[in-house]
Amino acid sequence: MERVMIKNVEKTFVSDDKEKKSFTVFDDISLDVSPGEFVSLLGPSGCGKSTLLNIVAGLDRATNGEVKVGDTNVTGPGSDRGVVFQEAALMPWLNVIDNVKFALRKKMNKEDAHKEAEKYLKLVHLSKFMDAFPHELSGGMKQRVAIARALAMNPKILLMDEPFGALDEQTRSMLHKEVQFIWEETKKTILFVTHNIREAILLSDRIVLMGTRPGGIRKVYPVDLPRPRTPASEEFIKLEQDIMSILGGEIEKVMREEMGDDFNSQKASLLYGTNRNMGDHI
Ligand SMILES: Nc1ncnc2c1ncn2[C@@H]1O[C@H](COP(=O)(O)OP(=O)(O)OP(=O)(O)O)[C@@H](O)[C@H]1O
Repeated sequence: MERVMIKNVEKTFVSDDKEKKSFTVFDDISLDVSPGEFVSLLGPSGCGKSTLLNIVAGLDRATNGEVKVGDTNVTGPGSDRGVVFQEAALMPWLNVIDNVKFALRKKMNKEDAHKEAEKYLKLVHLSKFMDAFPHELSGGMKQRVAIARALAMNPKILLMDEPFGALDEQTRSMLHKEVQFIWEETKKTILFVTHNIREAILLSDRIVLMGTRPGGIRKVYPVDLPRPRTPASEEFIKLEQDIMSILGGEIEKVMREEMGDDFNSQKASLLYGTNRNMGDHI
């Protein structure tokens, strides 16, 4: 468990060509994530959720500001932070347990690596599939291997970038239960990127709603509902509607700019996709 401190962070991309055009994604983001807290970043496409997560992961550098994990400044990737992306990116020539062990090869001897890999594959309920190869697994199983691989490094922070974004609804729902179980078992601090309001409410202690143009944090919602949460409960629906009232406006802003006149004719279907997965088609 460790705290993440994001202070006055700006990210400006500068194009590689002669023109050197600059584009500021956000110019002043500050956010503290407490040890053991589960925080989701929610916002329209392009608002900079992944950019912020990558900066915390050390995969990208902030233009200004600072990020700390505990007392240590983030200057690059490190084993204190495990990252899970939308695609599991497993090595196809290695079986499940070897994929997890591969991450551990520099950290411990083979025997210990085997034990650790087994332990985490058990935690994600994949004990029976340790010898299977990636092509034999479903999308949900591959993501569980990716989660086990990240956890096996025993990071203090787990950073998850739309880890269930490419999965069908039933698998996603199963993995929501799994990730809650893992979070309760391991007490990791989790920063989680999602498009999906329902997913954010189901899982988070706090939801950070981001917007674009100008990019930044619009509002932070504490989620004080008891777990396990039920989307049918009155409080759940109320929070969902509150968030949607602001997020809907943010998405509309992005789409109006991107689509111009075409936007009005397609507004309803574009804004509200299935299962409140707002604006993920853009
Ligand atoms: N390497 C890069 N160079 C230039 N611009 C970039 C780069 N990476 C991201 N961007 C721009 O920064 C903005 C934020 O992108 P980012 O992927 O962080 O958004 P996001 O909120 O995660 O979006 P999505 O939900 O669609 O994944 C976008 O406008 C994107 O085009």
